[in-house]
Amino acid sequence: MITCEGLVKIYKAADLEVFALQGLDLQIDAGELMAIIGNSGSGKSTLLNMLGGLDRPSAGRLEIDGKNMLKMSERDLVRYKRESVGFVWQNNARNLIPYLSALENVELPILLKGKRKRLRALELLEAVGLTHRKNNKLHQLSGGEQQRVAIAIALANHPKLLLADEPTGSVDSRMADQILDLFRELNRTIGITIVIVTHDPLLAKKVDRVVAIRDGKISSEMLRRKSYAEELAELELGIAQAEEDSHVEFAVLDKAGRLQVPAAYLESIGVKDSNKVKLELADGKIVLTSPEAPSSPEEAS
Ligand SMILES: Nc1ncnc2c1ncn2[C@@H]1O[C@H](COP(=O)(O)OP(=O)(O)OP(=O)(O)O)[C@@H](O)[C@H]1O
Repeated sequence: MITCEGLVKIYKAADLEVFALQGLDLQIDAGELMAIIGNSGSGKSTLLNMLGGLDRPSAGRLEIDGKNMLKMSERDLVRYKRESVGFVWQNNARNLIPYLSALENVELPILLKGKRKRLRALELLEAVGLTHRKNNKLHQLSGGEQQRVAIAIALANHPKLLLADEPTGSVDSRMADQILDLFRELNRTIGITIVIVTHDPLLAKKVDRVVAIRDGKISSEMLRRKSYAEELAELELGIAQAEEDSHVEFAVLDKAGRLQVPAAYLESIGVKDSNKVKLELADGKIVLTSPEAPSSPEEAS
């Protein structure tokens, strides 16, 4: 569904150039529900903006649903934003109208007319579990309920891709769980591809794939050992699993064979201020050690 290859985004501010994405490679399959995590300034929002067609990459390859996003005309880009992608932001309530009801807010962006518009809005409110609150004015809804209205709106025009930037950033952890459950439900029932950008490691633990981004590049990837659904089923049966065992972490290897090793791993083998590590093949494994470390057992003795 989405292919990013060597994706670069450079922001030019006055005489300064900021490399927000520095040759990012990422593949997202249709129907995936995945999260992108990373520190502030790592390039998460920049990537989401590229995926949403809100901004264009400076270089590299970005293909979404068979469309080349670098070459797309302005007209096609507008159509893409309107028809193929839905957005959920952290403070969605800002974009909703407080004195309109939940139903009226959802009706606003729907491209249909009359009765069909009303029916579609009711269908969307049902999909996000808000039928019972449809006639409440927006300001009478909780933060989590307002976020559900926003999700309904994001789905209004049947997008294939839903992009969520810190969707649980301003709600408490119980609401955050409910919103994530809703994403999972929508992903399962309508098969929509969902990409969530978050700081929240707990939220990231609840999806099957988490990609970590550092300095505008993918640094590592965590894949769930079992699907979240399988894990929930096991929890219900009382076969609880240790949290830290839920994902396997992979370092990302690029086409040139370059690998980013987490700083904590390097520090643990005594590599801190050096730009070299010793690389050896031993028993079918690639072993990284500090440059000062002895190379082999013989040398060590
Ligand atoms: N419009 C812009 N003009 C100039 N620089 C920008 C612009 N947008 C982002 N940047 C810079 O690009 C880098 C990546 O920013 P980005 O917002 O993508 O990070 P982020 O990971 O989403 O951070 P946060 O979690 O704080 O939102 C940062 O150094 C940021 O200052």
